[in-house]
Amino acid sequence: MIEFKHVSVSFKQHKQIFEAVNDAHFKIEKGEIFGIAGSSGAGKSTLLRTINLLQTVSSGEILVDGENVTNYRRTQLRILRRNIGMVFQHFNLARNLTVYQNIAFVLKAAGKSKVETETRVNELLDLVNLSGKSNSYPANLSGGEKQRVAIARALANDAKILLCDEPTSALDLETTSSILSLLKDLNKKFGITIVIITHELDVIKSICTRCAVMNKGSVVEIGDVYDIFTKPREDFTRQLLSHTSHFNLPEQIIDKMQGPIIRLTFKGDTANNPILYYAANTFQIGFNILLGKVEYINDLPLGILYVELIGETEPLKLAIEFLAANTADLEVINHGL
Ligand SMILES: Nc1ncnc2c1ncn2[C@@H]1O[C@H](COP(=O)(O)OP(=O)(O)OP(=O)(O)O)[C@@H](O)[C@H]1O
Repeated sequence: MIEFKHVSVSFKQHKQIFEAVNDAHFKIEKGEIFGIAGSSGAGKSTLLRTINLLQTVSSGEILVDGENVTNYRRTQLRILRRNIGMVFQHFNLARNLTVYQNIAFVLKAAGKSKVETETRVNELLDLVNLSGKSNSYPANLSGGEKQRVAIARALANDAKILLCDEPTSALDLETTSSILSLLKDLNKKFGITIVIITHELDVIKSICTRCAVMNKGSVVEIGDVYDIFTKPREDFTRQLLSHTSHFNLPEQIIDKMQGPIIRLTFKGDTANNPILYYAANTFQIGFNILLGKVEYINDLPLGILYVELIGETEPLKLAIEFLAANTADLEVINHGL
């Protein structure tokens, strides 16, 4: 378990003190995949780097498995960092070393014998599906392969925690998905705790169980990914989700429609009920679906539909009331009543 206890980090910028992380106070449970989202400069990297003390804290404490590591030095720090692997957006592989040597390097540094090193490197290459690339140099690998090497290296000394700093931001969609499946598999197989910071909310949606949202150094919201994506509590989270979801109706479509336009959100068990059909039948109205999707977050459905309603004013009002009561959320985009 990782625990932030009132953690703040300040930097001196142009003779002024700037607080990059402000009073972070929460826990990441053992074995979970935890995401940290937020806009650029929110303090995500700084907070992540406090876990393995790449970043010292200005105040507060970091506890790993119940032990206060905040003031660790030398030997203790070396052991801590062996247990906490880290991967980065740009992989950080040594260019002059082969895949094998990149991984063997950290094992040798931890005092492993030649035989132990060889066995472990081969085991790791197998794990990340790169057995045939042992003698390749990073320059001859694809982005996804480089990140696989970086993940193998991060786990070489049986790390129990893996910190991922924008691990897929330099990768295309297909490679992103294969790296995320690998991380999910590693979490499942070995119970590794994974902390992942990203500005790509799809990454959080596809592999994290819980997440924190940061804005200007503060953790503004924290909870289950499904809850945060379906019912954000904070305005900042709502804005972040709508700016990055790219799922809005174009203005010119809204202007063109005659009847009221509503945005319906369906979630959980009710997402599969034909509510719109019931409303149309009961209140004798028509509907015109303008935009819609159903996605699955942690295997739970989240549906969003933009619909134009067609009919007389009174039945439309009743239908809107009915839909509001029977869906997770209803927003009237354009009244038209
Ligand atoms: N070593 C440093 N010295 C001074 N300021 C720093 C230092 N490291 C980070 N900062 C500042 O702290 C703030 C938070 O930076 P951080 O990299 O943690 O944000 P982030 O949320 O990870 O953003 P991004 O997604 O753009 O990387 C930024 O304003 C940054 O300029």
